[in-house]
Amino acid sequence: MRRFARLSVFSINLPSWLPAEAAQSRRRRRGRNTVTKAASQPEGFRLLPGYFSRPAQEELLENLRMVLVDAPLFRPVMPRTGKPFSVRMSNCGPLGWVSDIHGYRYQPAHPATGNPWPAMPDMLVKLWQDVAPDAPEPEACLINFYETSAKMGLHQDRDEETFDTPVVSVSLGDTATFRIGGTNRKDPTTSLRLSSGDVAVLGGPSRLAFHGIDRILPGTSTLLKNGGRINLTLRRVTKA
Ligand SMILES: O=C(O)CCC(=O)C(=O)O
Ligand SMILES: [Fe+2]
Repeated sequence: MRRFARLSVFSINLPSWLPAEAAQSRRRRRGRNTVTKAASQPEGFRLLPGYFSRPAQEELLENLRMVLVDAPLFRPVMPRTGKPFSVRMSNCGPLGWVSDIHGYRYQPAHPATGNPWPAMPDMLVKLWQDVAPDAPEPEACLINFYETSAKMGLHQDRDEETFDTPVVSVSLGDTATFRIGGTNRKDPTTSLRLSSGDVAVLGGPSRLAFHGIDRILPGTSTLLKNGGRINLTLRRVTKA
């Protein structure tokens, strides 16, 4: 009995004697994702856990508060249907991503105020230079704010003119369950957690991988006073 109990604990790590297919159907029956990260993350995807220390996260947040004074969060709507997003957004840098009834696009001004987007904080430019040293400078930083009920459906980032440079993503606040698959919507996906201070890089083949946010885990960070999550995505938009 004791032996059996032990075995069932270790079996989560897919024992080598279990054929791969049997292991997969066990995983399905268990209803949880026990695929190891290394085995199933797409090529070119990098997770840098805890890239920003807590003091650095606080400094970045302070920078973002100033950005949001000039460029307040707005709630975009889906093209055609006009259905509101569950996240609110803003941008900094020369270009900002927007979505409205006419479509998705990058533009140099805030859709409500008409003002140019505020400059990208130096900390973000430095991050880009650190993780994408060969890339031309970033042009857009999309700021997504997730209340705890917000999510983001599976999508590709493909509104840019170039996919040669990575998308660099920063998570702040509550942990999120991030799903990432391949370049076809139907490719298998894997799920991982993005915590406050983590940086994820979608480069190489993973630049066009489908990805999304399934869920925010409330109460997992004390960074944002009222909870929720901020995600920043830095991108090159035009060809250098
Ligand atoms: O919130 C995230 O981690 C992902 C955001 C995202 O995929 C996007 O803004 O395109
Ligand atoms: Fe995305």
